[in-house]
Amino acid sequence: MKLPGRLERSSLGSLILIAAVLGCSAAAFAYSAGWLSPGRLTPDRMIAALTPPSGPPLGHRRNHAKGICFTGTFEANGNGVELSRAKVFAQGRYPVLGRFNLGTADPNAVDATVRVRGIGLQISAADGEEWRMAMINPPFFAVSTPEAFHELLVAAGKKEPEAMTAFTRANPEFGAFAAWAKSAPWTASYAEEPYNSLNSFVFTNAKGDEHTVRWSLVPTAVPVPIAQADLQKRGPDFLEQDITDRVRSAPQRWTMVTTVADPGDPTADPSRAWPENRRKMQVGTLAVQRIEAERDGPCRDINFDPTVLPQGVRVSDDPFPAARSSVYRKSYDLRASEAGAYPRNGAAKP
Ligand code: HEM
Repeated sequence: MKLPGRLERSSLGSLILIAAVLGCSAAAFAYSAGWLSPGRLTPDRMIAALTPPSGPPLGHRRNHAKGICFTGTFEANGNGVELSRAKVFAQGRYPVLGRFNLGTADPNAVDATVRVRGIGLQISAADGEEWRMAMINPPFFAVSTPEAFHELLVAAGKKEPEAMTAFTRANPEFGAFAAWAKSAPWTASYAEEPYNSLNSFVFTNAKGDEHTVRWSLVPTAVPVPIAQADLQKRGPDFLEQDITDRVRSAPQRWTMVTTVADPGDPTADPSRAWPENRRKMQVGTLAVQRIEAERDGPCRDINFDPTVLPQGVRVSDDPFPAARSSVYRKSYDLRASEAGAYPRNGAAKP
């Protein structure tokens, strides 16, 4: 079909413009993926650093590979509306999909050997809008930046002990985390752990007011300290057994508490806790109602990407969520493409 001359010329102009825009976008993607700068931290380099010497956990998450899926509800008490217009803060009950997990790349790890315990969570509003998050039990993160996390993984993977000494000298904030790991009491249950966002996000309410916040899930179950040596006497999967038994007898609950930063608080650095006296607000309760199959249940094909946020919540100046999002996506793509190595309905563990 032949176009009239004027339209043809303007179509050609549009095509050139579209090509230029696409070219710029491709260059921007290439830049953000690190292709144009070999020294840059990329999702591939982060995944390589997470990979144990024995090889990648094919078909599994590249970190927090061992876990157990659940469903439940988030019961909002309505208080959160003051801080954020996210629909799931309006008083009501919202469906939740979640996963308790261990901070390890080994899907067969012995539960008593893994210090960091976590939770992945998705809360859905009635119109399908989703809020995804992934939180852990330490009160602050191990390091200040995604780059330092990469260096930590590299140093921890080296045989020479000097590698960790040099890392700690260059990243002194790691000392506080090492002290937490050594001295914080262990518990025998996912239900007795707090889970903390650590990263900060910005809440916007209906009036447009903005607050930078972090949030935590505080367990209703009373934590019972137990020596790690005693946990080692239990089976390799005692955490899964325990949470399955508890949830079968009654829903397990956590209070969601938001903490608002004061001006000047370190919002971009999750290794620095904010002072205890910051404004806290209880916004609702997580109720875990049903343990679901891990291998072929609803958590298998979800990526608890912390940048999947509802309206009324956005990322802050904290650089972690964007970095995490790119690595989680890479991990998700890998495990989805390796499904054959972790067949659904397989009899073998896990
Ligand atoms: C740059 C820093 C980080 C990197 C590179 C990283 C990497 C990863 C990867 C690759 C996964 C598996 C994703 C998937 O396949 O779905 C994962 C899961 C997870 N991460 Fe991170 N992570 C980082 C920081 C954090 C922080 C700061 C927290 C908590 C505050 C956290 C908590 C979790 C949790 C709870 C999961 C398991 C979620 C699930 O069950 O699917 N991570 N992480």
